Amino acid sequence: MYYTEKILLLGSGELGKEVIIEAQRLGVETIAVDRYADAPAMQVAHRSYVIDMLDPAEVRRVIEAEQPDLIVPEIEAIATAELVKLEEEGYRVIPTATAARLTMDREGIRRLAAETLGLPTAKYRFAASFEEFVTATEAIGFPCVIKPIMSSSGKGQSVCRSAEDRERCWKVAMEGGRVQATKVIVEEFISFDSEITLLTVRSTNGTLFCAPIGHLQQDGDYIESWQPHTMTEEQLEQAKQIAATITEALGGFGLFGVELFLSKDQVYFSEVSPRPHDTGLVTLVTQNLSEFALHVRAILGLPIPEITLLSPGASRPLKAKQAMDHYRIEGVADALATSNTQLRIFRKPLATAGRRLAVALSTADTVEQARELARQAWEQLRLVADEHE
Ligand SMILES: Nc1ncnc2c1ncn2[C@@H]1O[C@H](COP(=O)(O)OP(=O)(O)OP(=O)(O)O)[C@@H](O)[C@H]1O
Ligand SMILES: NCC(=O)N[C@@H]1O[C@H](COP(=O)([O-])[O-])[C@@H](O)[C@H]1O
Ligand SMILES: [Mg+2]
Repeated sequence: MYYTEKILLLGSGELGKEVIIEAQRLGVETIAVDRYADAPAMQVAHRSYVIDMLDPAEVRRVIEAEQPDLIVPEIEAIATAELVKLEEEGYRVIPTATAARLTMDREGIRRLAAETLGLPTAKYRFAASFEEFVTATEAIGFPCVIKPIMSSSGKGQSVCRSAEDRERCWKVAMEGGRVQATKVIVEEFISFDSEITLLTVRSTNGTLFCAPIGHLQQDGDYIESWQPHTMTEEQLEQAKQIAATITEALGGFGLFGVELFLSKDQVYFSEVSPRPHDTGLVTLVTQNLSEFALHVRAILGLPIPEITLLSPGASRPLKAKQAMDHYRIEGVADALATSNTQLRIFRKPLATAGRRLAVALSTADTVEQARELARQAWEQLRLVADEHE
């Protein structure tokens, strides 16, 4: 039955903006919350709040004031322990408060995947001090990948290549997460052939999969994605099996982005977002229902009769190279002169180094052609510091 009237998004970036647009298309009242004003989703929501989302009292205050039917986490860095309490008091958290809590913390989700569910992952250790970190790198060996346990989009992540490199990597992790870091994961470096996101939807229809999305990452953040990604039937079966297992364990309704590494004889689980995934922006142009439309249908308990890939496609994000208080994006008309290409410009108020500010989306008869079109469009875009605003 369809009766939800109000959703509250915790996190209001470019992914949340598309979720809000889809929710509004179904007549839902939308509230956007984030740590800064004029965040992308706030620009389209009915109302918005700026709070410290890591402060449990502030999260509770906004939720009690708004009494939403659904609380929809959009980012990892939220006071998720408070969401667990709110859920116990009767609020509904998407997909579940426990899923939000486990996935905000690399330790929670990795232990669930590897130790409880027995899924194949890179070897790993956790370290809460430099001394523990030294021991962990000795156990895992070099090269290894270091990440703060609470971070996303590659923040605070580095590859440690030798014992001499350890101090640098420790410093990057301590300073670079979304939250002051206290602990890191040290992971075996997997020399994978390719990596994918398998978007997996838990809905009233059961569990459904989108066609696999291939992507390239630089400094832990995505720089290109495409759909479908070519893989063997066996790899796809293994990928679906892993995705079904982890999403079943997390439970609830919604779309999940299951990140997997593919090598010749193994599919590795890497991590999972219990929400739309950045690499899945490509579905805005490739599918009958985008990942955002699918998330909204699933969380509202609405049916999803089928997910159809309408065309191969690709996405290429525009990322800032340096911080700029005021900026503008030039070359939009030239980019849009590319055939079968669209842009999404997020209108984030500030640029910081590495921040994603827009994305080019293209379709074509083949993935290769779509990647080429997205690249052409993206090459036309220029970020310019704007002194006069
Ligand atoms: N153990 C590993 N071996 C090899 N490469 C890795 C490993 N862990 C991470 N990477 C690379 O770094 C990328 C980002 O890692 P991860 O997804 O863990 O970071 P993240 O900060 O959560 O990023 P996002 O929030 O964008 O998903 C991966 O997609 C992969 O390309
Ligand atoms: N990999 C996760 C991801 O892409 N999340 C997206 O980025 C936003 C934060 O961006 P910001 O750091 O530029 O504010 C989040 O709000 C979400 O939309
Ligand atoms: Mg990731």
